[in-house]
Amino acid sequence: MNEKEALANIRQKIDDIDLKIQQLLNDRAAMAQEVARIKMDSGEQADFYRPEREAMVLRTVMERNQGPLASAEVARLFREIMSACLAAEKPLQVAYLGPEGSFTQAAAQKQFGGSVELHPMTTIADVFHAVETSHACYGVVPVENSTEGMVSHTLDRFISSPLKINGEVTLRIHHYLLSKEKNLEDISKVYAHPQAIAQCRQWLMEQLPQAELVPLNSNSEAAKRVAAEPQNSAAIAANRAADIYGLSILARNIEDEVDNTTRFLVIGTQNVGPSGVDKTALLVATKNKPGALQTLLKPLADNSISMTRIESRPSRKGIWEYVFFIDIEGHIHEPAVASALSLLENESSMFRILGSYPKAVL
Ligand SMILES: O=C(O)C(=O)C[C@]1(C(=O)O)C=C[C@@H](O)C=C1
Repeated sequence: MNEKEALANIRQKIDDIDLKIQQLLNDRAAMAQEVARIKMDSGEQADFYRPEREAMVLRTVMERNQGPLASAEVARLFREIMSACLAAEKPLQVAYLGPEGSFTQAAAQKQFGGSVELHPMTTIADVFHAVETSHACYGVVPVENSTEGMVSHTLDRFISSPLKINGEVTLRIHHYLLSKEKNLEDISKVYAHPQAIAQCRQWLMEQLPQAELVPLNSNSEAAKRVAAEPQNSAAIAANRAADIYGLSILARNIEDEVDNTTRFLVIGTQNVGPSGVDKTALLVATKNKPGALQTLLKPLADNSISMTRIESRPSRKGIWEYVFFIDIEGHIHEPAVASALSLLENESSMFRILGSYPKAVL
């Protein structure tokens, strides 16, 4: 067989496989529509999006993968298949902290795939508002960065919002210096979100010690500003922003930490079921007496429940001076978690479960 015949032969096999994949994808979508019918018949509010089920499917896909495709690649494909199947059940609107090109948009795409309608919002409060008023089914907001710590706007908004946490997304963050200029020496001003400036501080000090650092609401706004200015300015932003705003990349990966990760939350109105590997977020206030926090946390240790984070914030309500955001491992439906939380509730002056949700898979 010559090369031409060998290629034609294999391509015929690929065509046959594609035909089967396509038939199977449509069979799968028809099953998802069947699931949707059952959900609608169950009355109440039908939750079409099931983050716990999606997490289980993705984990299974990765565990059983034998290659040659990498597990992360196969999971990404299944992420898109489920996104398309969900859209065949019901198109979803997801609000995110914009503008277009923001890291939060990338996080929303990572979590929901390409078949949802994404709506950029100007502020974190606007994202909450869009979901609270049912203009969006879900929202995506940043909550913590591995170098800069908590995003306090997001935590504070939970104090007054009835919304729950329905999922988490983690994203490796790389910062780029974007400009119309071709040389670093020509940069006298750098625009960026304050967190991005903080994450690149060392690099900026070494490479652009003379440049004025100008904080803006978002890195995308910074890129937009640079695109509108005639010369000498640069923006710290994601590489996507270079295409969106027609800028060139002056420097790559300028973040000081090699493992710069941002964690985002999916906010919604749903009570998410257990996926097997879950987290639970709590909002509590302690009684005003000595050792109160220690007493409050004791049931967690007694039940061998890991606390992955605790943050205190001023309550702004006057009744409690401080509230605590506590993340633990496990789901409220797990008996050990349920019994620890009921003891913890007895010890607190305010107690709210912000949500149990699957740990990020991708
Ligand atoms: O299992 C479900 O509940 C479905 O709706 C099906 C499906 C899927 O495609 O596998 C689609 C959307 C949900 O978010 C979870 C899973």
